[in-house]
Amino acid sequence: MATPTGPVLVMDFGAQYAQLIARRVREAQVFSEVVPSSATVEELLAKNPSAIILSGGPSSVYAEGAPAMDPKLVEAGVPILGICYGHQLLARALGGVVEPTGVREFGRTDVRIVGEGGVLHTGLPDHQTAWMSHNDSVTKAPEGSVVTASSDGAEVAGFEDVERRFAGVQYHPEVAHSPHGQEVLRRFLYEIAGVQSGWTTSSIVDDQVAKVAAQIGDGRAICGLSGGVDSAVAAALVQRAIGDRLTCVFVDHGLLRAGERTQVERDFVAATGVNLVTVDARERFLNALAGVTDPEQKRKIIGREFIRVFEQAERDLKAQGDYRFLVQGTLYPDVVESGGGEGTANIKSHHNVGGLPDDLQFELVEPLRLLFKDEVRRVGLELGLPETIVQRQPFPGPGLGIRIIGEVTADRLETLREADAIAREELTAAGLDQEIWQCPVVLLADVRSVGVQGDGRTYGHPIVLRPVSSEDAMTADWTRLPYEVLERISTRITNEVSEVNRVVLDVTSKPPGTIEWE
Ligand SMILES: Nc1ncnc2c1ncn2[C@@H]1O[C@H](COP(=O)(O)OP(=O)(O)OP(=O)(O)O)[C@@H](O)[C@H]1O
Ligand SMILES: O=c1[nH]c(=O)c2[nH+]cn([C@@H]3O[C@H](COP(=O)(O)O)[C@@H](O)[C@H]3O)c2[nH]1
Ligand SMILES: NC(=O)CC[C@H](N)C(=O)O
Ligand SMILES: [Mg+2]
Repeated sequence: MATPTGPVLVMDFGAQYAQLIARRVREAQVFSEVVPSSATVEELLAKNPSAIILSGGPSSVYAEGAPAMDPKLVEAGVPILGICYGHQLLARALGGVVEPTGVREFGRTDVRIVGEGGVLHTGLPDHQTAWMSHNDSVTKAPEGSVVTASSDGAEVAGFEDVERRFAGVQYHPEVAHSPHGQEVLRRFLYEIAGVQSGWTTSSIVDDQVAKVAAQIGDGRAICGLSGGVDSAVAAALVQRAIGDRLTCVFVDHGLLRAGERTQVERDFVAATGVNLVTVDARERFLNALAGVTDPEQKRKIIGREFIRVFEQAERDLKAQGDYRFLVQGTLYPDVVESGGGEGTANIKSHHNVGGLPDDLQFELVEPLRLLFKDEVRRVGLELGLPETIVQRQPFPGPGLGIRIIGEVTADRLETLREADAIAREELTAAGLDQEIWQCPVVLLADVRSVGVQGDGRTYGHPIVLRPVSSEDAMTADWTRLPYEVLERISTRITNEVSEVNRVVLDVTSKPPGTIEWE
């Protein structure tokens, strides 16, 4: 089944969380994609959007060189919702006024309903908490519109022109700190824009299976399979589209955790029945990483070596046919963090996106590229994958290679693998697996500290525990683990892992820290 309506396009004016808006729209069962603010009106209309949402952004709409909106957009007959910067931009395009009022609002803010509150706010509490982050304000609403909400710093915190299907809000309805935000978004989508719902997990599956079948035709594909959630779901989708013309390739790069290879070769194959080839590439990766300490360099090397291994697998499979396509379980956050959105910063080059070599010969098949993890998990369940696979905690493709701070060597990998196995065993025994999104265990190989063990002096390395809670890995908080569990992990690691004499806990949220240390 095709997507029931054109997408809701989120125009990104440099917002921190444009993708969060798209995700909330999808939660309202409408397909949504982020597009750069530089997209022309023609490019936008070519996607046949059922509505456009203008995101927030760091600039001031009246500043020279600030990202602008083509005035033709408001003549195109497409419903528009402006948020924050987008609200200011839309108000201005329709003849309103935006100024710095000197009253700035950051964080939780009291928003008051004005009059009946219009379509977006009718029936909501007279005073509601909403999350604001602005210096500028709309001081005069556009002609023909009604003001629906107001705050101390934003006289026009909401306006609507229902006839022309335009609305704006100064606050951020997409963040969890705006308790009525999702309701306001739904009302814009259904009551002002009149979009049709129907973007559900089963429609994603049907849609993607059809797309993959069309892309691959009667060709063959290799799928990089790690035993993780994303590649499992990608493989299941592609298998549904092309059957046994799919061969999965699991790369043992020596940067895996204890037990991982058996888990993939035995449990995964038993659960899914995929064709699986394992490649032992431990030496190849270790050699390529020798002497390298820079995280970005490590990521690029690992990304390149993965592809070289897939190329070798393709040559080995030649007898069966031509494997021109490479399936990867790439998700939206991998793309965004690799700097894949226009104007978005490169935070780290995920091996499967920013780490790909320039001479890549395969045509990529990435059916999950626009989805977040929780959406992927729902797709996996819809495809009939077992909970044990779908609910697994994420583990990055570069594996322990980006959890050794310093050069990656065989000995250091062994040390980290032992410490990691202990931490995982204790967290599982304490029943904490579902509560934790993932818990990187990091070896500070370039740091030493003095210890005293068995009445003797030691000069060993610290291990960092980084348990985090998250919804989609875009933001995260450190998990408050019980002290008894931390104590058990610390005691066991320092007793059982010879190079380690100290265990420390990372209590940083994301932002400012990322989940992994490199
Ligand atoms: N050891 C591996 N062998 C083959 N392919 C891999 C391996 N590790 C990662 N990949 C490929 O890189 C992609 C991205 O890795 P990533 O870790 O983000 O996803 P995943 O392992 O499938 O899921 P999860 O995020 O749950 O760990 C995978 O979907 C897979 O295609
Ligand atoms: O397959 C991957 N290849 C990579 O290069 C990579 N880098 C980070 N991660 C995982 O992505 C999520 C976000 O991680 P960060 O907060 O460290 O950016 C977390 O789940 C990380 O484990 C990766 N996964
Ligand atoms: N978060 C935003 O979109 C801010 C918009 C604009 N830069 C302001 O300060 O008002
Ligand atoms: Mg993984």
